[in-house]
Amino acid sequence: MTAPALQLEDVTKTIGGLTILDGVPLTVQPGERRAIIGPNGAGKTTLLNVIAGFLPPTRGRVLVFGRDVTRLPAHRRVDVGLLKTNQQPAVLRELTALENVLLALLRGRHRFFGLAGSVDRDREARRQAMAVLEEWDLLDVANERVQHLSHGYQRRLELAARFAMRPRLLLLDEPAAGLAADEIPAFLERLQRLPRDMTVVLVEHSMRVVFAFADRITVLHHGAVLTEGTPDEVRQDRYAQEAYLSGGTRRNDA
Ligand SMILES: Nc1ncnc2c1ncn2[C@@H]1O[C@H](COP(=O)(O)OP(=O)(O)OP(=O)(O)O)[C@@H](O)[C@H]1O
Repeated sequence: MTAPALQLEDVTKTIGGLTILDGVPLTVQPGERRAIIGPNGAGKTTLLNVIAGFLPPTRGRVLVFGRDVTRLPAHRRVDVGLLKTNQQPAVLRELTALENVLLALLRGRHRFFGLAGSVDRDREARRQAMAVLEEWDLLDVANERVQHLSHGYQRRLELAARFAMRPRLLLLDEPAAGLAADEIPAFLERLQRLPRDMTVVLVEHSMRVVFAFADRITVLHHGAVLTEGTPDEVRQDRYAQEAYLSGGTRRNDA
């Protein structure tokens, strides 16, 4: 049997006596698109940071493709194919869009190293970087410095660069935050085009993105799993409705 892409067992995080995550279980199958939703302060970002290795859990285990990574630091989790995007796009602002993607390619699981000469290697890296930029509709800004790009472009470039690293498990922390309403459909369409051999875990307040993108949804409330199911099941779940979907908490349905 294939191991789940991500498995959390009893993940608990306390900070200064406060329980922020309270025994969270989670199983995400390979290729699945899973959304994690919940009110402000539910613990979603903390959970992603524990999965990515930026925060150690107080208790519990994190397994990625069957491997226990609980004690691995974030940079070592990249080696098992795990990558996370940030709420603020993590791009190098002084570099161009092309240079950002080139760097990502060189850090990712690519095969330039077998190529004979460095000229061939550089040419191949550049060819692949341009292909990634084209795929993400970024060719027109390939040689622009990132600091001159709009937030929407920076967001797309961050995803393109992460994509170029060919993660097997991609964690997206509020990718639609800061996008204008008219940018969301194209952005959603790009997310939907991510290859199915890439498992995606998404934290997002835009219910439009969540319900269109996710195969399954986990609702987090006060650091614990309130409910989990398909988009239809969660939409009809009374507890999810009360805690989040029709409550007075912040949502972004743009
Ligand atoms: N380092 C910390 N020290 C103390 N409390 C923290 C720390 N980090 C997070 N918290 C608290 O833990 C709770 C969960 O925070 P978290 O950012 O994970 O929630 P969230 O669900 O991502 O919220 P949002 O939707 O607003 O981003 C909040 O009450 C927050 O104030």
